[in-house]
Amino acid sequence: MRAAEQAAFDTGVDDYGLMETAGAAAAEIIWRAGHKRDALILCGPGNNGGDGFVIARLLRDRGVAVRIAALGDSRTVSSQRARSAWDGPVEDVMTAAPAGQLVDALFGTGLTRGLDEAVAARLCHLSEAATTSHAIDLPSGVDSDSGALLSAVPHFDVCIALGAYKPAHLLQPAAAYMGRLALADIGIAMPTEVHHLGAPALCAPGANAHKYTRGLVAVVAGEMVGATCLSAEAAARSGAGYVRLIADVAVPVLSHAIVRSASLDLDRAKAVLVGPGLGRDDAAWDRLVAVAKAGGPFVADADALRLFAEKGFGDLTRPAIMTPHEGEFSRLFGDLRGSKIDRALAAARSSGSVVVYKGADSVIAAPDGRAAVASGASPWLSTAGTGDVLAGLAAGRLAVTGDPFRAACEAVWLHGDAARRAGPAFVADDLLATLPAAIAARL
Ligand SMILES: NC(=O)C1=CN([C@@H]2O[C@H](COP(=O)(O)OP(=O)(O)OC[C@H]3O[C@@H](n4cnc5c(N)ncnc54)[C@H](OP(=O)(O)O)[C@@H]3O)[C@@H](O)[C@H]2O)[C@@H](O)CC1
Ligand SMILES: [K+]
Repeated sequence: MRAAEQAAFDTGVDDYGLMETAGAAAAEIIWRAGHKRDALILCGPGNNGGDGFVIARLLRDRGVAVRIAALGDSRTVSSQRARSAWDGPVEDVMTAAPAGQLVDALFGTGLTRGLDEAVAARLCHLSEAATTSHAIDLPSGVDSDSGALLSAVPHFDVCIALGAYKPAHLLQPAAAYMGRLALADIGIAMPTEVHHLGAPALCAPGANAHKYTRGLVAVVAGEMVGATCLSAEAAARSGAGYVRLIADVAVPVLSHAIVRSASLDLDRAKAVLVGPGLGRDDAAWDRLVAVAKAGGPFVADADALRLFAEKGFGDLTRPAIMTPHEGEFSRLFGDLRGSKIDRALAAARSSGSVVVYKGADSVIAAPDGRAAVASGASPWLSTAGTGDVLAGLAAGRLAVTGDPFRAACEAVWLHGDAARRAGPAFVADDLLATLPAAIAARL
């Protein structure tokens, strides 16, 4: 964001002009949500506070009863200019009475440490006392680059991101404190390869499609056939044309359309899934090595990740996609530095695989530096078996598209949408029933 801002200044945009643009965009969003409901705007010492003064002036011009409470003096040239354009009274944050709308313009991207305890408590009190609360750019107290909370932060109804989403808008724990995100366009182009995961555009099979052109997925079973079944069933509902289950024992409860093979038959497979239910003994490692040595694109999840963490990748073909949760990620890649986005990108670069770093904020990272962040996943996904469904979907979409990053993004989106459709308290098996509707919605 700082680089983009500088690029705009280099083309002649002036600091204060940008603040007026940002303030106007934010005021418009607040106006649409609250109309003439009275507002208290909290203004900090930097440019975030300057935005607050602009917002206050513009809302007052529209007839809103606006009060401003500041935290000390304005310290930047632009914020001083915005403050001098406000001819109303300025109250003290610590003593100002609440209003129907609370607008937090205390700190944005310039926050360097947590708020003083008394100021944070005051912010929480004023926010709770308001009917609606808006954070300008970021809730004051969250670290923009990592999403960490540096001091107590209230829950905001809306966070108005200026110009672009920052990591904190999408990463936990900060993202949980923003009920809704609104992106205010301030005319700055963001040169970034990191995006908020958007809904994919999927294609229906062509008129001449057959099961092999639509993609054959081989799913390798192991000790715990239940997990493998969930993956295979998800792959069968992912849009792929054919699912072959590699299992040397009879497997119960399975769609008749899924064909079982007792040997490791990867013939015509466009993607292989290995890991869910694989086991961790020598036989499991042998199966994993055989898949990697076959050289085709494969998705590694669960036990396959555990085995790779224990034994290393050696000179084996790396998975096209890996889907670790937090524990699996740190076992595989150790303690990496930076935000979850930074860590996922470092892992993708070092492994040469697309990494789906799962969680309430899943990050999908490619070795070439692209990344997508999926936030707002259903908290009901935190139940056994949902990872197996995701892995099956990832393998299925890999067989359909042949593109690991695209496949991983599509899989995470469809998984999240299937969960939304399943509602609360579902079991992983229920996602299988909602997947076709999730796919239909993206055709
Ligand atoms: N980028 C863009 O394109 C645009 C950006 N715009 C806006 O600018 C915002 C960034 O502005 P900014 O850089 O002035 O930082 P900001 O968050 O206001 O605070 C910095 C001040 O706070 C202080 N301080 C820090 N932590 C503190 C603490 N815990 N407790 C107490 N004090 C603390 C720190 O001083 P320090 O004490 O650290 O020396 C400094 O004085 C951005 O979020 C957006 O709203 C728009 O106007 C236009 C387009
Ligand atoms: K703020």
